[in-house]
Amino acid sequence: MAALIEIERLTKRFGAFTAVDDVSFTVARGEVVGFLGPNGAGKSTTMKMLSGFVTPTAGTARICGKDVVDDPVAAKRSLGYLPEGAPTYPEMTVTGFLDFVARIRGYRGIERKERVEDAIDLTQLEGVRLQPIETLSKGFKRRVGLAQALLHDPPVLVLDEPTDGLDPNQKHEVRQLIRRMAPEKAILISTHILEEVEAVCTRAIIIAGGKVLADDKPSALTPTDKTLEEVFRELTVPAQPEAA
Ligand SMILES: Nc1ncnc2c1ncn2[C@@H]1O[C@H](COP(=O)(O)OP(=O)(O)OP(=O)(O)O)[C@@H](O)[C@H]1O
Repeated sequence: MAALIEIERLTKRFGAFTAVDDVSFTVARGEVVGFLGPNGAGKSTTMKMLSGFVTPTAGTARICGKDVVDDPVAAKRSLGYLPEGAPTYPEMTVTGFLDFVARIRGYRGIERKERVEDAIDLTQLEGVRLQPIETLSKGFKRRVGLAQALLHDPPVLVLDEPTDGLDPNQKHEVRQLIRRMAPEKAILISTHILEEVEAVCTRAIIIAGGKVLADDKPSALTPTDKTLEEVFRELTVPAQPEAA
């Protein structure tokens, strides 16, 4: 099956510093790929390149076959992106913001209304729909971000720490939602929560220092005598120099 996300030798340098170093992987429809790595590993930078917010220094990224640099509008049409942090436009209400996003996505009339309502429904924002975004708790802001990513029902989702700031019940809901959507989409999620990988991901990519260190099914990454946390630490904690 053709991959919906194709990353080939993607590299990002900030001055002399290489944040993402020759990264290649693909994500096919039906896959939920967990993107794991310590702080500063290069996860968000890779996701920002996929979503067109950061220009690659070298290499290519394609969404549904469309190059994110050469054909950004077409690539973005097929992509829902949840950036790290909270949505912008803090003074807008939840409904106002989602309606604005729907308008930018080109929806008009009844379809625009339906898209907004579906997104509110999927992310359970009904109770706060008329509240300005800046007055929401961190978890609700996260869900507004998720709602704008899902609004146009894109085949590809790139979600930067989708459950960050959510309480255990909300985490559960978002994981259920990801699982429900998974068969129809290619989904890349970054997370620091290793049990999340075991709960929702069909594959895990471990990255550190901008380089991919492992890429496999969670079960294949964890031999029977080791947890994913132990494997993660072995791969990403630099070896300590031996005491003299
Ligand atoms: N605009 C920038 N200019 C300079 N350095 C940057 C810039 N953006 C990111 N970096 C650096 O690139 C590296 C990778 O950052 P990135 O945000 O991709 O990591 P991450 O894996 O998402 O980390 P975290 O888990 O903490 O979110 C970090 O060292 C970061 O400081």
